[in-house]
Amino acid sequence: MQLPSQQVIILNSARVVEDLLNNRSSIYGDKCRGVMDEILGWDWGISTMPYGRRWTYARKYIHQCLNNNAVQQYRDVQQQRVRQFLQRTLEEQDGSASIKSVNYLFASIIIEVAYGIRIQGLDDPLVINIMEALETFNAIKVPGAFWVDIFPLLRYLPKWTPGVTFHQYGDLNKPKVAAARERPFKRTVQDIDNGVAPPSMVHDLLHVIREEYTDTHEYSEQEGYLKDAAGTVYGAGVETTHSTVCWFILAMAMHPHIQEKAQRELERAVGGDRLPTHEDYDSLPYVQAIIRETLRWAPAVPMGIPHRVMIDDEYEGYHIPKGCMLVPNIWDVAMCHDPEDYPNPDTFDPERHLDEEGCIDPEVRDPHTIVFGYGRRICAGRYLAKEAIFLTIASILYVFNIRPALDEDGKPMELSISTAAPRSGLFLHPERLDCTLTPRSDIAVKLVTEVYEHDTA
Ligand code: HEM
Repeated sequence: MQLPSQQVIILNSARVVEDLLNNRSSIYGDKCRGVMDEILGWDWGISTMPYGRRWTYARKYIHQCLNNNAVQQYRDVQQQRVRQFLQRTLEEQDGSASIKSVNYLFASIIIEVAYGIRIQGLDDPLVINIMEALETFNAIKVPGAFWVDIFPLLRYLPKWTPGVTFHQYGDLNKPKVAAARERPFKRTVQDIDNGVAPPSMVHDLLHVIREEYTDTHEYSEQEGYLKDAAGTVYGAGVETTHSTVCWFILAMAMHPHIQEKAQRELERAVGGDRLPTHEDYDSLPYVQAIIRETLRWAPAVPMGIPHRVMIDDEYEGYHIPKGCMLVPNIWDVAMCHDPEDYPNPDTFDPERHLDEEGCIDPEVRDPHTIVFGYGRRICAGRYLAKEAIFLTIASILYVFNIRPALDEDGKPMELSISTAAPRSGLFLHPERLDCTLTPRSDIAVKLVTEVYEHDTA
């Protein structure tokens, strides 16, 4: 596509995405920043940050805390917050599956991992601020939402020009975007200085930065990179994980036989006297297949986050000019719904990821290699996402039966991705979940209550 400001290439095959964004990552690792990003002050968001020094440090800081091994230090946090979520769900009067409660679960895990802050609900002012800021990020990423991103010269129109709303939108929201980076960081620094901060990304890395850079001209720069890192972890981590678990709940309500099969696997692997833990992962291939299928069926970031090529390139006879934007079409027939890789792609079918012995089939394209992005810009939080999503899904399946809610006539509601009213924007996010979560047994209720009381004692 030739936009006035930009040439755009939509990448419509996993092979091409792999050839360009993975295999030529050194020249395709740049990002595009729109005019609205600048107007709102989103320069600190790593996922759209141009390739360079600021991105390199911020990414390094995330990697130090959330790489495959380091992320395990946050297993206790995940376990406690998942148990709280189970207890909250047991207490729901009508058993309805609440999108807000799933959102609260991932907000509480990720803000604790990033800052060591324990929130008391989604109405915590810090969370409200971050959510409002993120809302602007999602809003400006809806294609065509702001003409100024398509015709950048419009930004020079005076604020009083009739019909020009982007300036007002920027003036209203820019302070929220800045505060989302500053406020939680400031609170953690205060806690560190008062000696009451628990371990977290900011706690651990600020210690390192203070040791290495105090009294040098680089100190405030390095502290800034850490602010970028922690702020982006929250921003990029909550919506994505939360959406994935909501899509999982919907899929289970639509397919009770899949759910029952997973529950039988959990009973065999975990037994009847404890809740699932991270250590059960390897003994639960069917649950793993459900997670792969959820990521594929309803990928949380359906059009990825566009990359930008840093120099002129040639590919299979095509000229790709420097500065061109490349959009990976993750959702479409191109990748997650490609009938060659995934026959009947619209059907939710975990079996497609398994071989005849019921083990994960290495011949089937693993959706993790598609939905978390590519090359140098691959999702920096994927290990935490994988751990937290697994623990949540295994625990929900172990404790609850997931069913469609009943309509006014007492009949189970017809469910599909479209009944969940997905919102457009950067994230594929359900607006409603007409499902119920009811305890599977008295023993399951007792287990949740016991561990919850133990954790809160
Ligand atoms: C189901 C869960 C998730 C999905 C599907 C997902 C997907 C993505 C995608 C598609 C990108 C863009 C990659 C690219 O440009 O090629 C991305 C970037 C990113 N994600 Fe995730 N993500 C998830 C969870 C998380 C979590 C839990 C965190 C933090 C703890 C996180 C942190 C980030 C960061 C920091 C980036 C920017 C990386 C960079 O540009 O260098 N994500 N993610």
